[in-house]
Amino acid sequence: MAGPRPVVMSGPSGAGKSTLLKKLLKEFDGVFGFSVSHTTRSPRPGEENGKDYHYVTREVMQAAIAKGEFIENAEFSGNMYGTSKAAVQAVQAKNLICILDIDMQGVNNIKRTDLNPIYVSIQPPSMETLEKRLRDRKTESEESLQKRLRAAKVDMEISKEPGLFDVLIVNDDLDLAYGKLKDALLEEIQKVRDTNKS
Ligand SMILES: Nc1ncnc2c1ncn2[C@@H]1O[C@H](COP(=O)(O)OP(=O)(O)OP(=O)(O)O)[C@@H](O)[C@H]1O
Ligand SMILES: Nc1nc2c(ncn2[C@@H]2O[C@H](COP(=O)(O)O)[C@@H](O)[C@H]2O)c(=O)[nH]1
Repeated sequence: MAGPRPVVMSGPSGAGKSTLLKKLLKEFDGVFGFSVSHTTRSPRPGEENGKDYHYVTREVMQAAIAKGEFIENAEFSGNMYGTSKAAVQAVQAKNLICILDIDMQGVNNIKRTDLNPIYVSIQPPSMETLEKRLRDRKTESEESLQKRLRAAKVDMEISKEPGLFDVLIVNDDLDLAYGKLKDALLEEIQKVRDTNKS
Protein backbone atom coordinates (compact mmCIF):
# COMPACT_ATOMS: atom_id res chain seq x y z
CA MET A 1 0.00 0.00 0.00
CA ALA A 2 1.30 3.48 -0.90
CA GLY A 3 1.61 6.57 1.34
CA PRO A 4 3.54 7.48 4.48
CA ARG A 5 4.45 4.84 7.04
CA PRO A 6 1.43 3.92 9.20
CA VAL A 7 1.52 3.77 13.01
CA VAL A 8 0.21 0.81 14.97
CA MET A 9 -0.78 1.68 18.55
CA SER A 10 -1.34 -1.26 20.82
CA GLY A 11 -1.45 -2.02 24.52
CA PRO A 12 -3.91 -3.18 27.15
CA SER A 13 -7.47 -1.93 27.14
CA GLY A 14 -7.50 1.16 29.39
CA ALA A 15 -3.80 1.99 28.95
CA GLY A 16 -4.72 5.26 27.23
CA LYS A 17 -4.32 4.58 23.48
CA SER A 18 -7.48 6.45 22.43
CA THR A 19 -6.68 9.35 24.76
CA LEU A 20 -3.20 9.73 23.26
CA LEU A 21 -4.20 9.28 19.66
CA LYS A 22 -7.07 11.76 19.98
CA LYS A 23 -4.54 14.37 21.20
CA LEU A 24 -2.31 13.53 18.22
CA LEU A 25 -5.15 13.81 15.69
CA LYS A 26 -6.17 17.16 17.19
CA GLU A 27 -2.70 18.70 17.31
CA PHE A 28 -1.59 17.35 13.93
CA ASP A 29 -4.67 17.93 11.84
CA GLY A 30 -3.78 17.14 8.21
CA VAL A 31 -0.92 14.83 9.20
CA PHE A 32 -2.59 11.82 10.83
CA GLY A 33 -5.75 9.94 9.94
CA PHE A 34 -7.48 7.26 11.99
CA SER A 35 -8.16 3.83 10.55
CA VAL A 36 -11.79 3.24 11.53
CA SER A 37 -12.08 -0.40 12.54
CA HIS A 38 -15.13 -2.64 12.41
CA THR A 39 -16.47 -4.16 15.61
CA THR A 40 -19.39 -6.26 16.76
CA ARG A 41 -19.49 -4.54 20.17
CA SER A 42 -22.16 -1.97 20.92
CA PRO A 43 -21.32 1.73 20.72
CA ARG A 44 -20.52 3.46 24.02
CA PRO A 45 -22.26 6.72 24.87
CA GLY A 46 -20.71 9.44 22.74
CA GLU A 47 -19.21 7.09 20.15
CA GLU A 48 -20.21 7.60 16.52
CA ASN A 49 -20.72 5.00 13.83
CA GLY A 50 -18.16 5.57 11.06
CA LYS A 51 -15.97 7.76 13.28
CA ASP A 52 -14.99 5.62 16.28
CA TYR A 53 -15.89 2.29 14.67
CA HIS A 54 -18.09 0.76 12.03
CA TYR A 55 -20.57 -1.11 14.23
CA VAL A 56 -21.69 -4.30 12.53
CA THR A 57 -23.22 -7.66 13.34
CA ARG A 58 -21.14 -10.80 13.59
CA GLU A 59 -22.78 -12.10 10.40
CA VAL A 60 -21.88 -8.98 8.40
CA MET A 61 -18.32 -9.00 9.71
CA GLN A 62 -17.80 -12.72 9.04
CA ALA A 63 -19.09 -12.33 5.49
CA ALA A 64 -16.76 -9.37 4.83
CA ILE A 65 -13.79 -11.30 6.24
CA ALA A 66 -14.66 -14.28 4.02
CA LYS A 67 -14.66 -11.92 1.02
CA GLY A 68 -11.09 -10.86 1.89
CA GLU A 69 -11.99 -7.29 2.85
CA PHE A 70 -9.89 -7.25 6.05
CA ILE A 71 -6.15 -6.82 6.62
CA GLU A 72 -6.49 -8.33 10.08
CA ASN A 73 -9.20 -9.29 12.52
CA ALA A 74 -9.39 -10.61 16.07
CA GLU A 75 -11.74 -11.75 18.80
CA PHE A 76 -11.28 -9.60 21.90
CA SER A 77 -13.28 -9.73 25.12
CA GLY A 78 -16.20 -11.48 23.45
CA ASN A 79 -16.40 -9.27 20.37
CA MET A 80 -14.93 -9.18 16.89
CA TYR A 81 -12.66 -6.34 15.78
CA GLY A 82 -10.94 -5.81 12.46
CA THR A 83 -9.11 -3.42 10.16
CA SER A 84 -10.56 -3.32 6.67
CA LYS A 85 -8.40 -2.66 3.63
CA ALA A 86 -10.79 0.21 2.81
CA ALA A 87 -10.21 1.87 6.21
CA VAL A 88 -6.46 2.06 5.68
CA GLN A 89 -6.74 3.00 2.01
CA ALA A 90 -9.12 5.87 2.85
CA VAL A 91 -6.44 7.45 5.07
CA GLN A 92 -3.51 6.69 2.79
CA ALA A 93 -5.35 8.14 -0.23
CA LYS A 94 -5.18 11.51 1.57
CA ASN A 95 -1.41 11.07 2.07
CA LEU A 96 -1.89 11.01 5.85
CA ILE A 97 -0.11 8.84 8.43
CA CYS A 98 -2.61 6.09 9.13
CA ILE A 99 -3.07 5.22 12.82
CA LEU A 100 -4.30 1.75 13.72
CA ASP A 101 -5.48 1.15 17.31
CA ILE A 102 -5.37 -2.63 17.58
CA ASP A 103 -4.84 -5.40 20.10
CA MET A 104 -1.88 -7.80 20.35
CA GLN A 105 -3.44 -10.37 18.00
CA GLY A 106 -3.77 -7.58 15.45
CA VAL A 107 -0.10 -6.67 15.92
CA ASN A 108 0.95 -10.25 15.22
CA ASN A 109 -1.27 -10.39 12.15
CA ILE A 110 -0.08 -7.04 10.80
CA LYS A 111 3.51 -8.30 11.15
CA ARG A 112 2.67 -10.84 8.43
CA THR A 113 1.56 -8.11 5.97
CA ASP A 114 3.50 -5.58 3.88
CA LEU A 115 2.05 -2.58 5.77
CA ASN A 116 5.42 -1.78 7.39
CA PRO A 117 4.13 0.41 10.25
CA ILE A 118 5.91 1.91 13.25
CA TYR A 119 4.84 -0.27 16.19
CA VAL A 120 4.07 1.65 19.39
CA SER A 121 3.07 -0.02 22.64
CA ILE A 122 1.21 2.03 25.23
CA GLN A 123 1.49 0.46 28.66
CA PRO A 124 -0.08 1.38 32.01
CA PRO A 125 2.21 2.06 35.00
CA SER A 126 0.71 -0.95 36.85
CA MET A 127 -2.20 -3.40 36.82
CA GLU A 128 -3.73 -1.47 39.75
CA THR A 129 -3.71 1.79 37.82
CA LEU A 130 -5.11 0.04 34.75
CA GLU A 131 -7.98 -1.45 36.72
CA LYS A 132 -8.77 1.92 38.29
CA ARG A 133 -8.79 3.64 34.88
CA LEU A 134 -11.06 1.00 33.38
CA ARG A 135 -13.44 1.13 36.36
CA ASP A 136 -13.48 4.94 36.37
CA ARG A 137 -14.22 4.95 32.61
CA LYS A 138 -17.50 3.19 33.46
CA THR A 139 -17.81 1.57 30.03
CA GLU A 140 -17.48 -2.09 30.97
CA SER A 141 -19.64 -4.62 32.74
CA GLU A 142 -17.86 -6.55 35.51
CA GLU A 143 -17.55 -9.52 33.14
CA SER A 144 -16.04 -7.44 30.33
CA LEU A 145 -13.73 -5.71 32.82
CA GLN A 146 -12.38 -9.05 34.09
CA LYS A 147 -11.83 -10.29 30.52
CA ARG A 148 -9.95 -7.10 29.66
CA LEU A 149 -7.79 -7.36 32.79
CA ARG A 150 -6.91 -10.97 31.94
CA ALA A 151 -5.96 -9.94 28.40
CA ALA A 152 -3.96 -7.02 29.85
CA LYS A 153 -1.76 -9.33 31.92
CA VAL A 154 -0.85 -11.30 28.79
CA ASP A 155 -0.33 -8.13 26.78
CA MET A 156 1.98 -6.60 29.41
CA GLU A 157 4.13 -9.76 29.39
CA ILE A 158 4.30 -10.20 25.60
CA SER A 159 5.00 -6.54 24.87
CA LYS A 160 8.36 -6.83 26.67
CA GLU A 161 9.56 -9.20 23.92
CA PRO A 162 12.59 -7.52 22.34
CA GLY A 163 11.92 -6.22 18.82
CA LEU A 164 8.14 -6.64 18.92
CA PHE A 165 7.58 -2.89 19.30
CA ASP A 166 9.70 -0.01 18.02
CA VAL A 167 8.66 2.17 20.94
CA LEU A 168 7.26 1.31 24.37
CA ILE A 169 5.65 4.16 26.30
CA VAL A 170 4.46 3.92 29.90
CA ASN A 171 1.43 6.18 30.16
CA ASP A 172 1.67 7.42 33.74
CA ASP A 173 1.68 11.20 33.44
CA LEU A 174 -0.39 11.94 30.31
CA ASP A 175 1.62 14.96 29.13
CA LEU A 176 4.93 13.12 29.51
CA ALA A 177 3.59 10.09 27.63
CA TYR A 178 2.21 12.32 24.88
CA GLY A 179 5.60 14.06 24.58
CA LYS A 180 7.30 10.68 24.14
CA LEU A 181 4.78 9.65 21.51
CA LYS A 182 5.37 12.84 19.53
CA ASP A 183 9.15 12.40 19.78
CA ALA A 184 8.85 8.86 18.43
CA LEU A 185 6.82 10.02 15.43
CA LEU A 186 8.58 13.33 14.75
CA GLU A 187 10.57 12.12 11.74
CA GLU A 188 7.47 10.73 10.02
CA ILE A 189 5.45 13.87 10.86
CA GLN A 190 8.16 16.03 9.29
CA LYS A 191 8.22 13.90 6.13
CA VAL A 192 4.48 14.33 5.63
CA ARG A 193 4.69 18.06 6.26
CA ASP A 194 7.57 18.39 3.77
CA THR A 195 5.69 16.38 1.13
CA ASN A 196 2.52 18.39 1.58
CA LYS A 197 4.46 21.69 1.32
CA SER A 198 6.04 20.82 -2.04
N1 LIG B 1 -2.16 9.30 31.84
C1 LIG B 1 -3.40 9.13 32.30
N2 LIG B 1 -3.67 9.43 33.57
C2 LIG B 1 -4.93 9.24 34.06
N3 LIG B 1 -5.97 8.77 33.35
C3 LIG B 1 -5.74 8.46 32.07
C4 LIG B 1 -4.46 8.62 31.46
N4 LIG B 1 -4.54 8.22 30.18
C5 LIG B 1 -5.80 7.82 29.98
N5 LIG B 1 -6.54 7.98 31.10
C6 LIG B 1 -7.96 7.62 31.31
O1 LIG B 1 -8.00 6.20 31.37
C7 LIG B 1 -9.16 5.70 30.71
C8 LIG B 1 -8.73 4.71 29.63
O2 LIG B 1 -8.12 5.45 28.58
P1 LIG B 1 -8.45 5.12 27.05
O3 LIG B 1 -9.92 4.96 26.85
O4 LIG B 1 -7.75 6.14 26.23
O5 LIG B 1 -7.73 3.70 26.94
P2 LIG B 1 -7.56 2.75 25.70
O6 LIG B 1 -6.22 2.16 25.77
O7 LIG B 1 -7.91 3.46 24.43
O8 LIG B 1 -8.65 1.64 26.00
P3 LIG B 1 -9.43 0.66 24.99
O9 LIG B 1 -8.40 -0.22 24.38
O10 LIG B 1 -10.38 -0.07 25.89
O11 LIG B 1 -10.15 1.49 23.97
C9 LIG B 1 -9.92 6.90 30.17
O12 LIG B 1 -10.97 7.21 31.06
C10 LIG B 1 -8.87 8.01 30.14
O13 LIG B 1 -9.44 9.28 30.35
N1 LIG C 1 -7.06 -6.57 16.24
C1 LIG C 1 -7.80 -5.46 16.35
N2 LIG C 1 -8.00 -4.92 17.56
C2 LIG C 1 -8.74 -3.79 17.61
C3 LIG C 1 -9.29 -3.19 16.46
N3 LIG C 1 -9.96 -2.08 16.85
C4 LIG C 1 -9.82 -1.99 18.17
N4 LIG C 1 -9.08 -3.01 18.64
C5 LIG C 1 -8.67 -3.29 20.02
O1 LIG C 1 -9.75 -3.84 20.72
C6 LIG C 1 -9.58 -3.59 22.10
C7 LIG C 1 -10.87 -3.15 22.72
O2 LIG C 1 -11.32 -1.94 22.15
P1 LIG C 1 -12.58 -1.19 22.78
O3 LIG C 1 -12.81 0.00 21.88
O4 LIG C 1 -13.72 -2.14 22.80
O5 LIG C 1 -12.17 -0.78 24.17
C8 LIG C 1 -8.48 -2.54 22.22
O6 LIG C 1 -7.30 -3.19 22.66
C9 LIG C 1 -8.28 -2.06 20.80
O7 LIG C 1 -6.95 -1.69 20.55
C10 LIG C 1 -9.04 -3.80 15.21
O8 LIG C 1 -9.47 -3.35 14.14
N5 LIG C 1 -8.29 -4.93 15.21
